[in-house]
Amino acid sequence: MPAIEFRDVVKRFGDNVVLDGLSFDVPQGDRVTLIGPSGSGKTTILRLLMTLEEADGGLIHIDGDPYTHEYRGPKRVAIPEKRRRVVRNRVGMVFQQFNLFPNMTVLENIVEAPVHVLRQPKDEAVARAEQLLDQVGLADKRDARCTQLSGGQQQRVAIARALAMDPEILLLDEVTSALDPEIVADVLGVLRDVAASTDITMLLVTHEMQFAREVSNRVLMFDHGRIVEEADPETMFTAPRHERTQEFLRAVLG
Ligand SMILES: Nc1ncnc2c1ncn2[C@@H]1O[C@H](COP(=O)(O)OP(=O)(O)OP(=O)(O)O)[C@@H](O)[C@H]1O
Repeated sequence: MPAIEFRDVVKRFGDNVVLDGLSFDVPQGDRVTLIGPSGSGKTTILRLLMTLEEADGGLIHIDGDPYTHEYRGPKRVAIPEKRRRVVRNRVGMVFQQFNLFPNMTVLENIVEAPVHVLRQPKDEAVARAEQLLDQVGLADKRDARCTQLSGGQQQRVAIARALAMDPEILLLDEVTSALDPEIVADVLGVLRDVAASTDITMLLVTHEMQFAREVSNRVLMFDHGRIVEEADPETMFTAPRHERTQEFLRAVLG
């Protein structure tokens, strides 16, 4: 059963049809990179998976469970919020702009959701947070305020925070785009470790083609909300077949 399943998903913003009946599957444990020109719908796909946006048509399934809607006969009906929330807790996301709680310490940021959403005992959540801080190389920043950290450190806290929820699916949206080039490598290194040491299903949007090549096993090239090409990273980045992909990669890779 796929970890993520999109079936004929439609998303519009006003007259702008961003996804026009998009279907694709991500098997459990896969690492899939979404590439494509600006505005092609990559972030919208991740936001639908975080229920930050609502699809106008079609179905999304997580591990076979209907996520936001299901069909009752021919009728597409919303599933109750309570049921949706259970599924949403399996999905974690790291954003380009970190989105940490600025007035909390690093530790408080990480334990917030496990304690308040998953109802984990506080001491258990703290022990796990400390382990994750060690993993992302920030054990000494435990009690710092997030505003005192560099962008790269904040992004590593955001990664630890997402992992603290033990997600089955991790969504990464341009996680290095807001960072200075010299600290991008630290963040990518942490994610490389996560990819190597867990079986979390990952869906990433990135312009870091080298990273995409190292971490993902499949690349989907989008244009106008449609998949124009799908290949393993080696093929996609060295011998793309579709003219639109060739043109896009020439522009991105130079
Ligand atoms: N909240 C919104 N309101 C209106 N239009 C939106 C909204 N979010 C996205 N869009 C539009 O949807 C389209 C797809 O945007 P999306 O951010 O998914 O593209 P993208 O492929 O991730 O682009 P980029 O690489 O620039 O991040 C764009 O035309 C964008 O302007």
